[in-house]
Amino acid sequence: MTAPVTPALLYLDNVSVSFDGFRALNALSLAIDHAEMRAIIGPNGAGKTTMMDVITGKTRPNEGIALFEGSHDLTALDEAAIAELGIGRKFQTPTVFEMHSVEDNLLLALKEKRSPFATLLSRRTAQERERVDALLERVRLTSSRHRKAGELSHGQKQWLEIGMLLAQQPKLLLIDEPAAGMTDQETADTADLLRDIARTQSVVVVEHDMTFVRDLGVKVTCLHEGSVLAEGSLDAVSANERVVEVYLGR
Ligand SMILES: Nc1ncnc2c1ncn2[C@@H]1O[C@H](COP(=O)(O)OP(=O)(O)OP(=O)(O)O)[C@@H](O)[C@H]1O
Repeated sequence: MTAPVTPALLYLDNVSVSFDGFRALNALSLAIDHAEMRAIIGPNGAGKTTMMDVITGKTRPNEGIALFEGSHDLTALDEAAIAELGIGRKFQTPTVFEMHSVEDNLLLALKEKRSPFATLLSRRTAQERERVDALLERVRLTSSRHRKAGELSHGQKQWLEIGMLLAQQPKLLLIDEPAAGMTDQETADTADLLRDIARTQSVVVVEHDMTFVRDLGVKVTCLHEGSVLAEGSLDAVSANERVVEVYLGR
């Protein structure tokens, strides 16, 4: 492999994506460290979703380098292979199994190669029970473990889905607008949860809610027209005239 060596967990360099001549990503470069959480902000159409699509193999870039762990060329792998490498994605709308209990949802998501049918019918191993207990604790749903997922609040469903993602033990989590539709308390709790996750795993979170981004207290990247417009602390990025012009000041 001729790829440059990088210590970053995720390394994007000069990535461009065109749709019928329109550049959704335009020479985008970005690096995420191990156990780093990064907030991605930017106006509608800035390329945030397209960037996530490139990282997960849903969209192939026309140009550029996308490396995971310094050696895996994400542009040459399909979505399943990228998920297997340890990149997990959570979309904005939660997709939990509403008719199943909270703990069964987590059990179904565990990485062990068992069919969902076998998982629900067969005895759980002690190890699986332990893992589900730990996940419930982590996503603050221990007291709701026997409730049907469909009965949870919107915020709790988001946490359950984050728990299902964690069950896959990803090295990098991509999370799209987790705070959308949440109460203020749920928003603050979600920031707490993501900070906790980022102690061991890397997290890239796309978000428009600036209160939430402030709560995260991490480095912020502002995208605009498919490239990085500004990067740094939220205070520094918020003070950037171009960021105010194209995004915050609207
Ligand atoms: N499959 C596609 N075909 C054509 N154009 C596309 C396609 N996907 C995205 N685009 C365009 O690329 C640009 C970037 O879109 P993208 O969804 O990545 O932005 P975004 O930053 O995620 O925006 P939002 O905050 O609204 O979700 C937009 O102008 C969009 O219309």
